[in-house]
Amino acid sequence: MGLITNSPGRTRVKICGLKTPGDVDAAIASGVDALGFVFYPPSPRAVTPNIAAALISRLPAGVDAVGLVVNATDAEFEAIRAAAPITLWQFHGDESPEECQRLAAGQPWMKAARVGSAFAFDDFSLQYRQANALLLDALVEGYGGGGVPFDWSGIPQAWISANAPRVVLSGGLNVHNVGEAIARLHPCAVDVSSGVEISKGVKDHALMKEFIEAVRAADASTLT
Ligand SMILES: O=C(O)c1ccccc1NCC(=O)[C@H](O)[C@H](O)COP(=O)(O)O
Repeated sequence: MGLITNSPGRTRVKICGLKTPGDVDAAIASGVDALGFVFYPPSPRAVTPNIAAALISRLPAGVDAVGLVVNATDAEFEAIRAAAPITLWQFHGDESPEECQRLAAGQPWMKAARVGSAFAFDDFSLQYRQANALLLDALVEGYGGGGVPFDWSGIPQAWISANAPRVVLSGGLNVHNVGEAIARLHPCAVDVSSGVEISKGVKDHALMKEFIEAVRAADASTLT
């Protein structure tokens, strides 16, 4: 189905930071819509382009391979693109709209917002209006993957009533809070890393399954 397909009533799920074939296979078996591969070397979840290519070869059609970069150079970005069949780019650093558009070169892309207090949501949306989606994440050290939520109450009501077709909610989600997030915010997709892990980069297969079950349960209760 892919991550950005807007289909009201079915919240898409991205699981990020996978490093092993076993974790990839378990996520696919749980019904994930997208898998994120971190190309940011300081992260304990980082993979090389060649490792990512091998992992992506296990994905069935319809599951997005999300390439996550943080202020990558042109050479770094092109090395990823040459090796790994990424279907959706996630710019998680300080990239300008122009840089994102140029690097994506016609492929779909998301811009991550690192939401601190008084974040200017509408300014961000206008600035990155060419993005296929806006991934709302918490403001944490190390750019992302922090395992902590941001204050959802700052998200403009207009984003929510429009069923937020471009909003991917991220940051500290887990089996205990994702249902509330969907009921309150109706994002087109949710994104999780820490909340389904044993340790950074090591996924808990049962937690991945439970997380997706919690999303499906939330979708079912919002339809009734
Ligand atoms: O996951 C990382 O290690 C990471 C490092 C640097 C930039 C971004 C990173 N992850 C981005 C993601 O899309 C995560 O899924 C997102 O930040 C949510 O993470 P978590 O709060 O752990 O669920």
